[in-house]
Amino acid sequence: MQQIPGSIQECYLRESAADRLLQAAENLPEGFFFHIFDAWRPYEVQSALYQDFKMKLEEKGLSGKHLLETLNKYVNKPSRDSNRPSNHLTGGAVDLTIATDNGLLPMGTDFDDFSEASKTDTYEKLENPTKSEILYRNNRALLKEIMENAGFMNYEEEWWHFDYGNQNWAARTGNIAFYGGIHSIEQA
Ligand SMILES: C[C@@H](N)C(=O)N[C@H](C)C(=O)O
Ligand SMILES: [Zn+2]
Repeated sequence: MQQIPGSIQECYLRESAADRLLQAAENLPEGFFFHIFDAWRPYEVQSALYQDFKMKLEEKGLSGKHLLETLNKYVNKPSRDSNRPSNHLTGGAVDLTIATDNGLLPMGTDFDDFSEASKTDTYEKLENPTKSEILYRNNRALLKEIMENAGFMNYEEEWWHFDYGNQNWAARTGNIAFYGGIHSIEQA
């Protein structure tokens, strides 16, 4: 993320989301820990990610409705609107995986692989999964279970993305969102 203008090296979350993440980490099996890819994002970074993916889709020949659907599925539209701030602008979204001393657990795709294979339940639906596919399925299920038990909700299109307290979380849990957008760390 360092090459993106406005990006920061530290990962920030709202205090109550961070507390829940700590609780989730404590429930990981012995020898497992979280590897965090991304958490709070400034608007400029969300915009840069959005524009970058849009360009990649255009290069692939996508346009119109199909382009917009694909774009908005994998990168939330940059928004400072207090009624609908982008997920990561709220400090209530985190992108993460599980690791051991040997590295990241295999999940079947890389982080930010914007394809169908990143759908969390991809490996649940296979009739005759291979050994590797069973491993991916179990690793994704472990991440989802640990995070959801701590109060987060997974975004079904991305096995690595979890929300708490924001609009995405509210839409999936039937609760009311209580985190708005944070525009700068100084403001938080
Ligand atoms: C860009 C990707 N890591 C991500 O976080 N996607 C979701 C949908 C988002 O931008 O909120
Ligand atoms: Zn995310």
